[in-house]
Amino acid sequence: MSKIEIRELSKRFDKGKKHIEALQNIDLTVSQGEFVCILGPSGCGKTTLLRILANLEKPSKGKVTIHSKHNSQQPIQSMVFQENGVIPWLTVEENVAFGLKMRHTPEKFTKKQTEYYISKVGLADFRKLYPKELSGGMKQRVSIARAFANDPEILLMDEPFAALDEQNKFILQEELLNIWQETRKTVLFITHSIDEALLLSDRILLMSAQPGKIVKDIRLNIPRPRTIEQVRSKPEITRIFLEIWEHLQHEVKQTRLIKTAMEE
Ligand SMILES: Nc1ncnc2c1ncn2[C@@H]1O[C@H](COP(=O)(O)OP(=O)(O)OP(=O)(O)O)[C@@H](O)[C@H]1O
Repeated sequence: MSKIEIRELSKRFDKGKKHIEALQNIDLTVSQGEFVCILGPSGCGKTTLLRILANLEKPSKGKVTIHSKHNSQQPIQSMVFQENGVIPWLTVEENVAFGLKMRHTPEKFTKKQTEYYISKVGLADFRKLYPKELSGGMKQRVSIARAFANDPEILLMDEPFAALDEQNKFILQEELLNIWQETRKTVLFITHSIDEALLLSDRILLMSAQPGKIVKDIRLNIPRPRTIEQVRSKPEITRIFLEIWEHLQHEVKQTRLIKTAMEE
């Protein structure tokens, strides 16, 4: 069953006489429950694509459909950002409950859902703390707990672990996978890390340099649960790693050429 359908999507930003062709003719179908990672050089339009799916930006051309359940009371999407996704004046539990409260879900349900996801991300003892009292990793845990507690149709994650140290990153990746395996949400996840994409996803979409197009769609048939050791050592995974690495090298060079040409 398809959850997201994108047809001939293009996005152009106009700035006076100049314009930026951020996305060009994106065609994509994502199935219900798929975990999809998007990789591509800086500026290729990854965030723009997510923002269009989150309805924060309008396409210049084309159509985006998110198939939601009939008469669903669920929100369509929740977004997790790289940083600053938590509300500073709310405690951990108030942050996690925020989306549910905005939707006026019954108090009992809000409490149960909030408690459940707070403990899932290991923050049970920190529920009364404010963001300024939390580490970067803890703040990202709050964002993840809030996104899942909100029970959206799809989850949009924009480099959620990019600002974390390696140890924290591994722990949060594992926690995310645990929750995802339980909920089977459809996830679109932007990353710059090939390892992260190989560890998390069912499918990796590679984007070209600007204007952003999807140039490769790699389906991973690697059994789960996966470990970083497997990702780093299995020959079939190393082959995919190299394929992605070569593609990114090429596209990053293209990006540099475009930049130089624009500056001249
Ligand atoms: N609101 C906007 N107005 C004008 N240009 C924009 C706007 N948003 C994005 N852009 C431009 O669109 C292009 C794509 O940006 P986007 O942030 O989607 O790229 P990205 O692939 O997410 O980059 P990165 O990996 O560096 O986060 C960039 O050239 C950017 O400058």
